[in-house]
Amino acid sequence: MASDRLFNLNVGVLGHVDSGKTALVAALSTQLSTAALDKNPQSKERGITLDLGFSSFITDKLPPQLEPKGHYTGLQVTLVDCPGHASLIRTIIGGAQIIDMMLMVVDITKGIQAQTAECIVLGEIATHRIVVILNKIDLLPEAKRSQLIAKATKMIHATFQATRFAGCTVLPACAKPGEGSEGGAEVKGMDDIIAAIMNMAPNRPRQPDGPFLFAVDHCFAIKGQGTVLTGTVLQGSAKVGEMLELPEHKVQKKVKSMQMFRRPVQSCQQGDRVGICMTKLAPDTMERGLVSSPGSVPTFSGAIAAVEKIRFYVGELSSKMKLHVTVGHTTVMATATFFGVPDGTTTDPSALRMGRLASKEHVQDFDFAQEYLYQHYLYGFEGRPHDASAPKAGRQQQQQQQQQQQQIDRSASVGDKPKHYGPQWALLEFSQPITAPKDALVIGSRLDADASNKTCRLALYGRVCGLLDPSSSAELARLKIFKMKQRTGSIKRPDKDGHSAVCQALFKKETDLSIFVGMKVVAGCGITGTIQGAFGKSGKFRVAFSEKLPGEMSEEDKILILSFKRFIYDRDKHHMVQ
Ligand SMILES: Nc1nc2c(ncn2[C@@H]2O[C@H](COP(=O)(O)OP(=O)(O)OP(=O)(O)O)[C@@H](O)[C@H]2O)c(=O)[nH]1
Ligand SMILES: [Mg+2]
Repeated sequence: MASDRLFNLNVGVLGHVDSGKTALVAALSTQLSTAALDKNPQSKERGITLDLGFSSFITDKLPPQLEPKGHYTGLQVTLVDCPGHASLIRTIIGGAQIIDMMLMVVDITKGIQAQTAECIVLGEIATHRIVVILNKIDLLPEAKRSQLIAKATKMIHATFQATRFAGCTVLPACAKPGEGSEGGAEVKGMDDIIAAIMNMAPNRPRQPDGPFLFAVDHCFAIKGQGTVLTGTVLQGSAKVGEMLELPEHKVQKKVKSMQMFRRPVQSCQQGDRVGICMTKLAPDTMERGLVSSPGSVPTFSGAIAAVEKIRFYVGELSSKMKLHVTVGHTTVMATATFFGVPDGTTTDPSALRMGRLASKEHVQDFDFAQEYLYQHYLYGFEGRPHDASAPKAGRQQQQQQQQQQQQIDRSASVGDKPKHYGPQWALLEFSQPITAPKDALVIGSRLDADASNKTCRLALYGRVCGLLDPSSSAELARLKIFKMKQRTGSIKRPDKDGHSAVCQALFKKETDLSIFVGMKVVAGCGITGTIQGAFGKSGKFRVAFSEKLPGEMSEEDKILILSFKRFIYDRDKHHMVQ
């Protein structure tokens, strides 16, 4: 391992618009990239950050947890300055996917604002390392400053209690004294912030295994050299002279040279920020995108993702809903169909931990052999209500269902513990093909929602765990997703021995009854029977009952309930309920 290398740490700087993110990045950085600190003319004109800005500072002090391994000679902190403006959420989501940790900037005079909530959600998905910066303390009256800082800190801890970041570090700061500053204001808090970043650095050297995956955030030409792609290595490693692929463009290019920290290097690995120079590549080929080991990043128009509803999202997420789905730096429209495990809930407490699906180890490859229950909705932590698609059961089944639900409620939500649900998935049908790793993180949002209203627009997140082509019915038929169907008929004429009967009103005369032979029916009097086959051509059929029918039967006793699974992507396939 080259010992002259710096450990690169990507620190996202997120927060509500105007909370002071760029000012903080300026106060911390020593090295600025081309687009840093709102250099973009439009940013200057509008006075807001429009795109991700990259800058960095280097310390020769290594965080103690990285010390003895001799891998690194210092730490480079790359600050990813994200926009705050609500309309730029796609860029913020893209930025959130390349960070190791996060500085959440809050304007202490304003407290938690709408985009702060969305940034908390992104933080929960992207990382478990966060420091909250209470900025603009210079605007507080000096006499009450420490008391107001203590109050604001308490409020932050109370808000974060329900999130993955309960008990996180909260630091006061003044990134850029401005008009309205109270007495002798100067930049404050930077050393504490750097110390907090140091002791939150991951405690292990980077893992260079797996196919190479590089998230490009800028692309520019250098005369006489070639085209340079700067970005973050998300996975694996690469070296000079190697052939790499631009999967969105299906082209392969050789790595001519590499630079890190403005110095030539021969290789790079997961976590590094690096500039990769390729020849014969037009600089306008891409602004944002991926570079990978050849053939390792697929293009697909449909995917199965293990998903979770985002707890701050208010409102229903119903199947067939169209969502903006962000994968890496790409956001496209997708239609979502939700489904889950048939028995509905789990008492596994880890199901409660927000953000668990963000780590790959919690997401297994999708099992196409399993049967799954269609869901009208994606359920959140409020627990799984009776799924509207589960048809009204007969009296006996209703009792069974109630007992089962009570048992679930008893086990799953004792006291104020929220009920939790079993794993859930979404079939995502993209409006246009996307190119992304087959285990990519996905974030679904309702970006059509009015950006100015105060609700969180991030609706769900999760990880891709299976690919399929939704335009092919054969591919869709691999998905064993069923709806519980129920039909109600009646006993028309019991046979003399009372063990079988001619029955009616369950099927239309043109129904192919052979699919239903052998299926179970339950009579209103509680006796079960098995469908034997058609009786005549008018839709009547014969049933053999497990025991003798009572001599006298009320109309209710004669009711027949047939429950079965109808597989939504395999129209002519039905299954009897076990
Ligand atoms: N008084 C005071 N003003 C500050 C401080 N930090 C930033 N500002 C001012 O707040 C305004 C917004 O600062 P920015 O750094 O652009 O805020 P931002 O969060 O990057 O804004 P967006 O990127 O557009 O979301 C500017 O006028 C800054 O000068 C501070 O610590 N004290
Ligand atoms: Mg900014």
